[in-house]
Parts: sequence; structure tokens; C-alpha cells
Amino acid sequence: MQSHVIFGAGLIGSFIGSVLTSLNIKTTLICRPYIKDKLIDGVLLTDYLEHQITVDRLTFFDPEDLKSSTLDISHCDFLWITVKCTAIKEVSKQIGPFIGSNTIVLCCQNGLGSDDIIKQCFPNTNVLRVMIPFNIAEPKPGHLHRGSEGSLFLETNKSVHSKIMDLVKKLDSSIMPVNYTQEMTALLWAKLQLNLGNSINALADIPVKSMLEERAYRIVISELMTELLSVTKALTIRLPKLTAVHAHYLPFVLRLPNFIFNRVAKKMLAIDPTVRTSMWWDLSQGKLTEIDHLNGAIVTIAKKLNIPCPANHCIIGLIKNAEQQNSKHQNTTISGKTLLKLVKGQ
Ligand SMILES: NC(=O)C1=CN([C@@H]2O[C@H](COP(=O)(O)OP(=O)(O)OC[C@H]3O[C@@H](n4cnc5c(N)ncnc54)[C@H](OP(=O)(O)O)[C@@H]3O)[C@@H](O)[C@H]2O)C=CC1
Ligand SMILES: CC(C)(CO)C(=O)C(=O)O
Repeated sequence: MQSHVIFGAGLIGSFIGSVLTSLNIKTTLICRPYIKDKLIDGVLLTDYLEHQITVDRLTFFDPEDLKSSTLDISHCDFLWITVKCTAIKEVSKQIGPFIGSNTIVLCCQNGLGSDDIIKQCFPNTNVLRVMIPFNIAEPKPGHLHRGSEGSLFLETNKSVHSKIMDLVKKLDSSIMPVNYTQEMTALLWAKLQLNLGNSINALADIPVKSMLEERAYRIVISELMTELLSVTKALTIRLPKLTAVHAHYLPFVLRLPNFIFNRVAKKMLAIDPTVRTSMWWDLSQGKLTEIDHLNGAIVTIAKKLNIPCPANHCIIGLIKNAEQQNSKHQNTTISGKTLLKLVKGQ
């Protein structure tokens, strides 16, 4: 029987792990004890289309137990790594016991480069990337909610294609639509473009919907996206369409005055008014953010191509400052107008 291990089950990992378990696929969630406590009595999975399933019993494993040398751990068929980018280095030192010659590692992070760290440590293993378009929130302990649309995409290549096709067939369901692609780099850049709203949402400290309703915040996001698009153009990456508006028109649409934007971008604004991005959650919980793997990845690549990215530079600085202020419990909220002035260097 095929076995799956979810390493670092938080919001995304617990959701995926619960879906796998509901499909009678042998799945172990490696998670912190506080996550196990929340899910031990079973999980309710819901989504914005009102699908709902319950999973009575999940299988857990405490990462601390990996330190015990007496433990007999078997290799798994699929190892899903669902920690944040900030934890990848540490996790790369822990996953060895689960990886056998046929194990496929699936990296589920936003941004760019988390898979490179795993590939460096396991050069002979198939390490594939996963793109997660939807938002998972936890309305209450034991309840995970998929708040937005889109299929989870698994990367495929010639050597693993039949295994990935088989997995897609097994997993694709109404509670979690799943698909596959050979063009994961382009797909991750397209997702990264959308994730440029994350830092602004964290600095604005308001829900995504309210942020999008304020033009000054939208113009800042548009500046960040314009820089990303010059990088993808230089790399000749063709971005797939992830939203109603094509990637290349998004910066223009975001800049529109409110009265036109509200009409043109109806679909963009039709989101749950409570949704906030994962970077907001990180800052609000006093954690380090994934900024280096999001805006930071763009700036690093742009530098090699001699493409200036002043807006992304500025936002990285503000987020790093917020991470520090956060540790001193100081407020780091920035209004749209102030943020726009800072990004414009005024
Ligand atoms: N949440 C969302 O809606 C979306 C998230 N994503 C992306 O998916 C990835 C995962 O995000 P998300 O699920 O939200 O993150 P979470 O923080 O909810 O989950 C990650 C979990 O991994 C745990 N963890 C970290 N290090 C270890 C370790 N060494 N051993 C065991 N557990 C560990 C964390 O515990 P602790 O915090 O205590 O260290 C946490 O519980 C990110 O890259 C994110 O950007 C993409 C799309 C949407
Ligand atoms: C789903 C989305 C785009 C917004 O919630 C996200 O990826 C995140 O919050 O990091």
C-alpha cells in the first residue's frame, strides 16, 4: 500500500493530510504536539463552495521522536514538505529517515527556491514542486477551511510521470481539486506575482478585501508586480493565467481609480472579507516571514540581470523592520498613503 508522510503539518499540511486520509491513503502527519492536540479528535474540512467532509482519525508522529535512535522508521512513497520556507533548512536535516530510493519529495512552499535546498541535500532523489493557489484557514481548532478557488498543481517530469498521474487521479476531488504540470517554474512565478500582496497585507494589517479597496495599497502592489514582470520578461517566462485578469494586465488594473476598479475587478473583490495572507499571520504570531523567498527571490534574480527593483527592495526593508519591531511588541501598521510615499522614495 502506498504511504505518504506530511512533514510539518500546519494549515496546508493538515488539510492535505486530512484529504489523503479521507481517501483511505496511508498517511502520517509529522507535526508539533499543539497541532496534534487540535486534530486528535478528528477534522472537519470545508470550502467556500460548501463542500464538507469529516475525517475521524489521523495518524501523528512527533518530530522530537526523530531524535530517538531506537525508532524504526520506514521509507515512504511520497514525502510532502509543508513547513514554511523559513524552516526548510532545519527540515532538510530531519527528513533523511523517510527517504528511500523510490521516494518522491513534494515541496509545497510559496515563492522560489525551497526545493533547491532539499535537492542539494538529496541529489539522487526526485524532488518536485507543488503550487497551492488556495487559502486555508482554521475557523476553530479541528476545522480547516479552503477559502478560495484553484487546483493544487503537482510538478511532473518524464521519470515520474505515471506515478504523478496516478496520484492526481487518486487525489483530485471536490474538497481539493488537483492537477499536474511540466511548467512549474512559470506557474510558481505566476503565483509569486499574486503573493506580492502578502507583504502589503502584513504591513496594512487589514483583511485582503479592505486592502484591495484602498487605491494607495493597490498602486504599491502594482509597482511590485511591474518589477516582477520585467524579470520574467528578461527570463522569457510566459506566465500562465491564474486570475480573471491576465498577469500582464494586473498592474494596470490595480492602479485604476476606485470607482472603475470596483466594477472591473468584481471577481478580485469577491473574497471572504476576513481573509488575510500568510505573511500577516506570521507577523501577527511574532514569527519570521517568508519575505526572502518571495520579494527577496525576485530582487536576487533581478540583480543578476541588472534589473532595478526599488519597490521590492523598499518593502523587504519594511518587513524586516516589522519582524524586529514585532519582537519588541511594537505596532508596525503603515497606511496606504505613507507606504506609497516610502516606495516612491518621497
Ligand atoms: N496557509 C495558506 O493558506 C497558504 C500557504 N501557502 C504556503 O504553504 C507553506 C506552508 O504554509 P502553512 O501551512 O500556512 O504554514 P504553517 O505555519 O501553518 O505550518 C507549518 C507547520 O510546520 C511546523 N514546523 C516547522 N518546522 C518544523 C519541524 N522542523 N518539524 C516539524 N514541524 C515543523 C510549524 O510549527 P512551528 O510554527 O511551531 O514551527 C507549523 O506548524 C508556506 O510556504 C506558505 O506560504 C500557500 C498557499 C496558501
Ligand atoms: C492563498 C494566498 C494567495 C493568499 O491567502 C497565499 O498564498 C498566502 O496567503 O500566502
